[in-house]
Amino acid sequence: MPAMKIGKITFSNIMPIYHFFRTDQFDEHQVEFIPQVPSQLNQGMAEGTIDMGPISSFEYGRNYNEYEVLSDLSISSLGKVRSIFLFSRKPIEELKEVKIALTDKSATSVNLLKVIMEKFYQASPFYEMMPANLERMMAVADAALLIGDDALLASWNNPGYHMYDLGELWYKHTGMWMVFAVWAVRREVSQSKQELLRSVHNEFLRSKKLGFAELDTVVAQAKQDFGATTEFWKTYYTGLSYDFTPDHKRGLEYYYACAAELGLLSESAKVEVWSADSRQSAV
Ligand SMILES: C=C(O[C@@H]1C=C(C(=O)O)C=C[C@H]1O)C(=O)O
Repeated sequence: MPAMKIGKITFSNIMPIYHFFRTDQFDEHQVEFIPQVPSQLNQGMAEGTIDMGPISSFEYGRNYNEYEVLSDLSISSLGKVRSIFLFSRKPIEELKEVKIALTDKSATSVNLLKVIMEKFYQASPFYEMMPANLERMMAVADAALLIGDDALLASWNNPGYHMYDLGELWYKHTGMWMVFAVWAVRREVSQSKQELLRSVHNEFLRSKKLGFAELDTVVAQAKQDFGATTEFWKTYYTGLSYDFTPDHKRGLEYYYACAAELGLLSESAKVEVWSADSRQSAV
């Protein structure tokens, strides 16, 4: 049987979930990680070159008939996310008929920014998707959106732009969770490789539990790979949520409703959760 191809986000945000994942628990060639940025993972899932793993929650919403969500996994925040920032020359209230450069690595955050600008600031800026490079983006736009490690690095070296955390803005205006990524599986895979999927899902949950029980190990690794302080990584990882509770689902479905209202999604998406115990269960 060909390996289950599992996506892996190439940002430090997923380290607590992957650090203790034991690929050697599986028979040879049963599982394979595909490390890519979110927009490429989204594309791989849609094309069938990736079977399961984290994708942008927006992409799940766009294609929810094809996918199920794995229980108890996400990348979310209730308030500050600390790695998704709009950098701007002007205060956000003054960003009306301006151009905003968007990272080409995201799907959730670029659409979240559109929701925030339209619904909360009554603004309709022009958007241009570009490679994630703050200097080049700001050379052609008044504001720029970055996610993941690009946003972390730019926030540490910010040359003086206003910085807006999109998780914080969403929370300020809705009081809800923002779910940026979900672990999705293509339906044909959840049907044809049920047992393997159950084992992979359980391994993710075990790895997540250990990732937080032994957060110091994960933090030391992040510090070694990316720099910054122990304190920063602790705050970052404990400020993110990797769970998927009914409250997360409510926030996500409200985000889908907003996206549909603005025509960013053709319809508001329903979230169907696959779980190892009960196949499909309500959260
Ligand atoms: C917290 C983050 O969440 C993410 C944001 C995503 C998006 O905008 O599409 C997708 C996956 C996650 O990496 C981040 O990238 O910083």
